Amino acid sequence: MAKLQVAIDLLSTEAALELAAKVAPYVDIIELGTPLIKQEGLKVVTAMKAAHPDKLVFADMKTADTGALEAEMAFNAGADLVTVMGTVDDATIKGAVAAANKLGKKVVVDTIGVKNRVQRAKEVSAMGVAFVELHAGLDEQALPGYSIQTLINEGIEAGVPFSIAGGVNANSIKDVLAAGAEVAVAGGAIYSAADPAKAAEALKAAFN
Ligand SMILES: O=C(CO)[C@H](O)[C@H](O)COP(=O)(O)O
Repeated sequence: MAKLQVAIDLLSTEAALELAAKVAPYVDIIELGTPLIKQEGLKVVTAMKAAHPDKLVFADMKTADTGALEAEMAFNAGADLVTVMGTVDDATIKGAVAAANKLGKKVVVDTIGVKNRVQRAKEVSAMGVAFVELHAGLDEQALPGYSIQTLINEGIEAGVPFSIAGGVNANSIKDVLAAGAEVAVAGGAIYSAADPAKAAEALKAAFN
């Protein structure tokens, strides 16, 4: 069964915990966004896991070097999943995977900035990552002509376990799931909604 991941791109632990409390009944994975971790440090990961021990906590580390070290730091803080950038040296990804295997946790590769996402998704999947996040970041989404359909098509083509992040919302979630995504990641569609719980509930309803 596919999972719904809420990406919390807010900037304080208090705001993140408040949002998570509202949407937890409808999501499977709680992501602490990169800006949030940079602002608050890994203590936000610890606080979130303590508040929601039944959920998978995803630390969007976007690691670019010292893969084993950064993954271990996040795992020891309470993360179940961490991200490593797909653009970096294979050694960084393999280091993070080794740390994950040692601690019984998982690594996700983020494809922001990857030129050929389909090819890189296949390469990194062979390195033991849990899945590949086919991702257009917030800056890329703001460019003229951006369409999430590109990511959806690439997921189908790649033929490896993938998630999709980059503007998942009520209009696109059915297509994301129909493409076979293991995880649909929604940030702004939930945290910017007037009623985040209702927005998360509506997204989750698409999984039935
Ligand atoms: O990792 C991120 C940005 O780098 C976001 O959390 C991710 O893109 C999901 O948010 P949204 O649904 O608002 O695009």
